[in-house]
Amino acid sequence: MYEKYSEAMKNLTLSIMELLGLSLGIGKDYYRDFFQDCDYITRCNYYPPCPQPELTQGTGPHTDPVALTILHQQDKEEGLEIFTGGKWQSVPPVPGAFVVNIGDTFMAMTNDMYKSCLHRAVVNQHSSRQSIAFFVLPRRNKVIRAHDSLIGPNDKRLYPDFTWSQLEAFTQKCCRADDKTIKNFVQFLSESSSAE
Ligand SMILES: O=C(O)CCC(=O)C(=O)O
Ligand SMILES: [Fe+2]
Repeated sequence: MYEKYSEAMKNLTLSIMELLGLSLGIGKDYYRDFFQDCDYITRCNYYPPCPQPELTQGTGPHTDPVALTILHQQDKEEGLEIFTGGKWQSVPPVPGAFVVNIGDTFMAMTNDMYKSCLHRAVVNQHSSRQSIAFFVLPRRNKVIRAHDSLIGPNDKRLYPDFTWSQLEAFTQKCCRADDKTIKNFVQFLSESSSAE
């Protein structure tokens, strides 16, 4: 069952990569080829009911450090919120639909043309909630670098070249993933390269 789910999600990932490439004007194959050999992590989230939900967080505010997240939410129970328009807004589950989230790594691959999304999960008093997050990661040693055509004549490259291995190590050893992970990571890279 899990194998079947992963296989279907991998195929979906590559189709989404085609759409992202087309939408950015760099062709359908560019990201598809880049992510053809990518890695995946599946996380099953379970949020029990909580007598005082206002005193806790299901999952605290963060952007996903990965390239892309494809999230399945349990039908009926709300919990996922995104920060947009200056406030937290619920993303209610739509039966049969996934939530697709741009992560920090993909944001860097577009030089911020596409932004990673600040989100959190809240809990409630009455019912438990489950979600399945399918995280898409570039192969560990592949260089993350925005395509030349996404850097306009007056634009700067906002990120140094990096690999998923480096970002993963940073999130695991230096800080928890939150809303400042990628900024802190870029700072960390520039400090380590100037110390060399
Ligand atoms: O449970 C949710 O809706 C969100 C989970 C999440 O953000 C994550 O696993 O990274
Ligand atoms: Fe997340």
